[in-house]
Amino acid sequence: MPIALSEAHNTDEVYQHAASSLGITPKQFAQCCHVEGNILKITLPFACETQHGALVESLETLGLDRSQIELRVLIDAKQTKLPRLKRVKNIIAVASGKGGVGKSATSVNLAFALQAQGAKVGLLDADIYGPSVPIMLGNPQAQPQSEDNRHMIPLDCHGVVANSIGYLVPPENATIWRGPMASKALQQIVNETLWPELDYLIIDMPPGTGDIQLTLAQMVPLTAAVIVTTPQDIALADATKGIAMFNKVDIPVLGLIENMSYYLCRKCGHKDHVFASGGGEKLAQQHHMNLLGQLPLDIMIREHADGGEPLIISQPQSELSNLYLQIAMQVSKSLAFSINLATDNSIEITTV
Ligand SMILES: Nc1ncnc2c1ncn2[C@@H]1O[C@H](COP(=O)(O)OP(=O)(O)OP(=O)(O)O)[C@@H](O)[C@H]1O
Repeated sequence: MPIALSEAHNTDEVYQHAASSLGITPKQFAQCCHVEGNILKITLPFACETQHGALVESLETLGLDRSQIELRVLIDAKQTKLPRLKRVKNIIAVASGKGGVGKSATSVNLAFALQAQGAKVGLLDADIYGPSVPIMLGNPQAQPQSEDNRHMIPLDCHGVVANSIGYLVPPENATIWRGPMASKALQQIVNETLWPELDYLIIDMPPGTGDIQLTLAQMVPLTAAVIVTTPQDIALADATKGIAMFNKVDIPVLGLIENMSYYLCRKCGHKDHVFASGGGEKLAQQHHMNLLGQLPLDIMIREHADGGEPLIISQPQSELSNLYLQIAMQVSKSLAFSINLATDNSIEITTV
């Protein structure tokens, strides 16, 4: 027999207990709740399916019955400087100042991890001179179809929809494009893809902080950016340039993901900081932003990425997948709580 919500506990205690299971403040949790009769209705604004069980359990330990808890997730569209893309609530750019730090592998795994956390996700490979998303998704020969010869239907890969310049032109063609031509191609691919309803569109940005990256940041309605870096000084210096670039165009940076943070020997368990240690944390502190997560240098990440078998799909229970799931939740959470709602939250914008 369910107990009365009001009698059993004061709501402060409920909020405090539940908030800690989600890693948010009681005040943030309180904003997600309202009590209707004897039911606690919770609407979470971020993707965290892996935590739903813990949340319900934490409420049950306080004496609430499962039938008294109504839980749903509703990811809002957040404000952008440019009009939003039709059907796409939020666009998150994954960028790195330096090449080769694992930006594409992180983008792909982040996309699948957000999906596993319950979000609808798309992936756009904007790395025009070195598109690696088709390989990492395991469909390099695929081509987006078109029903009207103008718009492209993105490719579906285990539920994540994707488009890339790599599906459209042979790699040797794109490498000789000059800046304006590359920017135009990117603009086309962003605007002429028929994205379905998405909570997040992840953009794998080209490496660096030159003209093409700046143009992209100015012409695509980005909601926020995430910076991928490795911990050594030379990468951090470039990551700083990346942060500065987004600051310049007023795009909020949600935080840093430190990739290749350490190497853990599978045989003896010894941890080696191949590319130095503590760099990501220091940079995050300097810029007052979150360190969203740290990923090891691990052969499984490379094998799954380069072999076109997304880690979270083929090894969902692995420790590495769990790291990506935690990072995805951090990204989704920090977007939910740090950026204002779009004024047109419920309306769809630019026509395609
Ligand atoms: N944490 C990791 N552990 C092991 N290998 C990794 C890790 N992250 C990425 N890699 C591998 O390192 C290589 C470079 O990664 P990736 O292509 O993602 O880098 P990038 O920053 O996008 O590069 P580019 O500058 O060319 O766009 C790939 O072979 C990838 O599978």
